[in-house]
Amino acid sequence: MPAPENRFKAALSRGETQYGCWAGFADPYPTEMLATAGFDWLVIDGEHAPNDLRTIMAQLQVLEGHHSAPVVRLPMGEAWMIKQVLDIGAQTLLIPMVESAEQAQQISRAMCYPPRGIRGSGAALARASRFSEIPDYIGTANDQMCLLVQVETQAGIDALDDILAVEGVDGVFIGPSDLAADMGHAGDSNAPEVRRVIKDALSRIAASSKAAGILALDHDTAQIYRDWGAQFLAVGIDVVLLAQAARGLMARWRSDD
Ligand SMILES: O=C(O)C(=O)C[C@H](O)[C@@H](O)CO
Repeated sequence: MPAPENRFKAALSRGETQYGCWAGFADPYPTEMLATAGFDWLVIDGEHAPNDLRTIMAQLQVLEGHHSAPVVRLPMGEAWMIKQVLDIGAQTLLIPMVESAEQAQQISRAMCYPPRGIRGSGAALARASRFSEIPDYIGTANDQMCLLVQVETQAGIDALDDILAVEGVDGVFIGPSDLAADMGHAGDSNAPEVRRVIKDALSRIAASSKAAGILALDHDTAQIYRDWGAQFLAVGIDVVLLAQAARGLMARWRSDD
């Protein structure tokens, strides 16, 4: 028996648009609820949400059997962090702040067993191999790994063509907030200069053999990003959805007082 098929990676390679949502509560209960909405992918965010290895694992567990594919975002692309989340069963990783082809290569190598990479061979006791129930796990896991790198600084944009040439990179996600901040427009990813860079980056990625990704919290911007080439498109953040709905509800009742 081989490693489980990574359906998200397969959908990207078929060119299918994948709609996603951020799961930022760092808890399996709301993440399981989000999956019932039918999103194609959900980001289990270890960069800006208070997740640890066990909360990430619990969310991977509740997503099993759902259509929504888990995408685990790590705080950074360190080999030891990558090894740990792959061993608990993550297959798709989103890695922030990638600024060079060398960095992308190192991350890709950390996700693969030798000779392709440097991933440590401890799967016998790991959830990823279903605790050794998958005898061919080590021989087949590399092909199911999906690496999405985040390009979100001017340095990353400058290195984009080199990053796109790296084998093992499946997709490049443009981080609009960080990119805007790095370009001197903190908090304003709609600044014309930032939009120009995002448009150019998304179309260059879409024209390559890799998938282009991005996040937009309003419908119009998400549609524009999709027109510019975004294939894996995050269209919401669960924490923001709840906060907006709760505040709107209360404001409505206050205004009726
Ligand atoms: O720069 C960005 O935009 C991102 O990387 C996505 C954010 O981190 C996301 O958490 C929402 O702010």
